[in-house]
Amino acid sequence: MTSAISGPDDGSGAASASRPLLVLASASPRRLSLLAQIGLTPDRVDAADLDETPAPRELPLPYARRLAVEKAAVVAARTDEPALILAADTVVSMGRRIMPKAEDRDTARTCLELLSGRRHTVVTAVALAPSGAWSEGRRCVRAVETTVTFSRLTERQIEGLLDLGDWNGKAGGYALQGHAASFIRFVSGSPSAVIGLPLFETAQLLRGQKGAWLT
Ligand SMILES: Cc1cn([C@H]2C[C@H](O)[C@@H](COP(=O)(O)OP(=O)(O)OP(=O)(O)O)O2)c(=O)[nH]c1=O
Repeated sequence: MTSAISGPDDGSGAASASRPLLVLASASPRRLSLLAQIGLTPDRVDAADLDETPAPRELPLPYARRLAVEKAAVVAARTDEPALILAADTVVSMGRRIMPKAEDRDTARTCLELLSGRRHTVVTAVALAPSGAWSEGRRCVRAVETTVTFSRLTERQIEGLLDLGDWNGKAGGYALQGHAASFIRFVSGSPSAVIGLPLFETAQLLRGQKGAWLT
């Protein structure tokens, strides 16, 4: 794959002197399509697959930052070519309480019951890390906080959302880009960050790199 805006010069997928590879360290199809929205297709996708257990008493924002930085670092360490690694992490929280990523229906139900009729916070951190072979790249990270308010959900509405299934693999057990949108009264911050990647901040970080992926 090559970048839709400006990929490696010879079209072979190999890094050129002026354009290191852009590697997305994520298994999330949302992150891939969010990058496509701003005209970027990574040269490679290489998911980091870390243990994402929060440390004891870890707060949502530092937790998201730590995971994004670790995901980028793990993939940077195993990339031999000149490359810039992009990773992100999305955390849904209420106060200090970090909500799980819903991998089963019961977890998603517990999340939706908690979120019903309340305001919560979504933090997404995005991190960039150069591979060892690209000395001009710079490590950086940004965390973006967004407030989301759900209307009050009846038991029937919660079961209806659960039947639709798009909570699977989502932090907090819902997808703003999916069926839950009909119950979301208010979003203050970055909608793209809620879905997995804050596009404005990601673009700013990429523009700050020597690779010139974005103008
Ligand atoms: C709140 C919310 C989360 N999500 C998704 C974004 C992330 O993919 C996921 C949070 O889990 P993450 O651990 O951030 O990401 P991931 O496990 O999907 O992928 P990887 O770690 O390989 O990068 O929840 C939505 O798609 N919509 C939403 O409204």
